[in-house]
Amino acid sequence: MTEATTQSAGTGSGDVEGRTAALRLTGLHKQFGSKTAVEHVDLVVPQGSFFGLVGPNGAGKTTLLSMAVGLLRPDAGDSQVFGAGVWTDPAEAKALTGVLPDGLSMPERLTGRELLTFIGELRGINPGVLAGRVQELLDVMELGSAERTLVVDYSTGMRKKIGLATALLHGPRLLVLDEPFEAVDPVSAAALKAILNGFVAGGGSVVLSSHVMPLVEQLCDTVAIMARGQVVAAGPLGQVRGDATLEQTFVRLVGGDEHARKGLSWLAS
Ligand SMILES: Nc1ncnc2c1ncn2[C@@H]1O[C@H](COP(=O)(O)OP(=O)(O)OP(=O)(O)O)[C@@H](O)[C@H]1O
Repeated sequence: MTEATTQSAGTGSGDVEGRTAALRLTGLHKQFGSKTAVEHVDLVVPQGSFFGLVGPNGAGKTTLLSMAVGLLRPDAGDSQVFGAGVWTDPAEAKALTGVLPDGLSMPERLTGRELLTFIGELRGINPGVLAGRVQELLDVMELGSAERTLVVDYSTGMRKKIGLATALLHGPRLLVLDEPFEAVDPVSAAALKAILNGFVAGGGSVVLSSHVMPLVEQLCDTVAIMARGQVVAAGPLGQVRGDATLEQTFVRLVGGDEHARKGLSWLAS
């Protein structure tokens, strides 16, 4: 049962409380054999929102986001980016979207600059514009000092940063980021937060998944909690968490594991 359903943010027409939907998921469903990873999920991300998707391991977040951006074909349902169907109008939808997938695979025997230049050329960005953007992104992500390092030799955090840079390169209006802060050090995380806040302040929309509740509370104005393939709560942050913290609300809705709470008896003494 959804506590603060996405219906409250509006579904059906193109507008959400007077704002256009940046991302609209309708009945998205994915089955892996007998496992239902995502069960008929409806979700609306209003334009200009900073949207946090949280849920325990295996809740279906990556599967949902992969279907939302066209990386994984759903068994049923639809995803629209600013009204452009991800499956019916992929060129338009993908031009509007920047994606940081989970387990991003990229051409690895390139330096960061070569990788960004390559992706920019694939995107058809004018070479003069591209060179400037690549330099700015390398500077902002603090990857300039690793100028000679191949992506294959990057640390996990550096891979997140170069992945985010590739997502930003073409100037999307919607960013969909799967665990963007995982393994990123606090200094780099602060830089990433500033970039994302600036992106939203400039009219962009961000959807990110994370396990780190304080981070989601700090950054996001709208949240959805997923469990067992379903959205169990969604809406403005204050509405979803009420008087509690997001973490308390999360644990209450998702339910802890009784075995995990008991701990390991043999380790106690
Ligand atoms: N390709 C696949 N084949 C089979 N099962 C899959 C596949 N991808 C995901 N699953 C299953 O679907 C469920 C949802 O997985 P998913 O990766 O979407 O969860 P998640 O919320 O992103 O988890 P985490 O927070 O641990 O990354 C899990 O039970 C997972 O084992």
